[in-house]
Amino acid sequence: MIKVTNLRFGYGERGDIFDDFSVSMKKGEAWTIIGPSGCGKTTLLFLIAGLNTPAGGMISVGGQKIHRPRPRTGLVLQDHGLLPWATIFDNVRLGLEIRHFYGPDGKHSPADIELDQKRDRERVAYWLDRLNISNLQEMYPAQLSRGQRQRAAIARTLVMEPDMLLMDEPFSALDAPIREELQKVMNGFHREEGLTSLTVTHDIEEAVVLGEKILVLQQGCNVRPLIVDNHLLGEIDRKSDPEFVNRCSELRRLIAGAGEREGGR
Ligand SMILES: Nc1ncnc2c1ncn2[C@@H]1O[C@H](COP(=O)(O)OP(=O)(O)OP(=O)(O)O)[C@@H](O)[C@H]1O
Repeated sequence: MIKVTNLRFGYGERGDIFDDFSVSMKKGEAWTIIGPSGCGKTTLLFLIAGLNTPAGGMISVGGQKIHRPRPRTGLVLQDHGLLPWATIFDNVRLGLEIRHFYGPDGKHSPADIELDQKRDRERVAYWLDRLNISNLQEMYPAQLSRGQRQRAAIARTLVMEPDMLLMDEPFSALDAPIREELQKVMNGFHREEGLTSLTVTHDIEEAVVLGEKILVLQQGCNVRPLIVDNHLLGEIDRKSDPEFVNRCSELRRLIAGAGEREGGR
């Protein structure tokens, strides 16, 4: 589904963050990315989203080379990005409205979608219900808690029926119980919808709960990907089991090691 091949990327004179870096993610897999601050997690996510352009190598999604954002990629960021003057219902419907504006041009919207206002309203209602915020649909973002706003942001992305979901620190601003609840919601979507997902997180436990594959990036220049296979995906209620605790310790060691290797290769 996602193929990063011999990627090279850096910001100006600060040196490359990725060089000859390759990684493949299969359709339906849930991945998380962790690593020391500034190692390039968001940069990689934005490259896959088509918001950054590789200096070398190639990124493809579903067999198509990425050189701009693709309409079937869903992106959830930390700061919600809701329109303050629009109700939650209208915020969640926003992307569908934009699709109506452009039509199925294959650029802003998938070329094969059918535009149907009635169906759109049903889909908005469906996702508001799935995220448990139907009762808030006539309210404005400022009237909601952070967790509720983040649910609205997730609903707004899922209503577009993405085939791939990219999330950058989606729950980091939330209190632990709400974060865990939303992690469960995301595990449910992964199980039921077979959604391919890639989540950047600082939170080691979250990386274990949301990723069946965990990509550990390093400070300096990333050349070879360090990937941890993780069968504890979704095991949010086993956080105190020795196996879960050991997996977190292993990841902490890898991140510390990754930090020490500053300078790359
Ligand atoms: N637009 C930009 N222009 C110049 N440098 C940038 C830009 N965006 C990021 N960087 C630099 O690139 C490096 C990687 O940044 P990135 O945001 O990808 O790291 P990160 O691993 O997501 O960090 P954090 O965990 O702190 O969010 C950092 O050194 C950062 O300062």
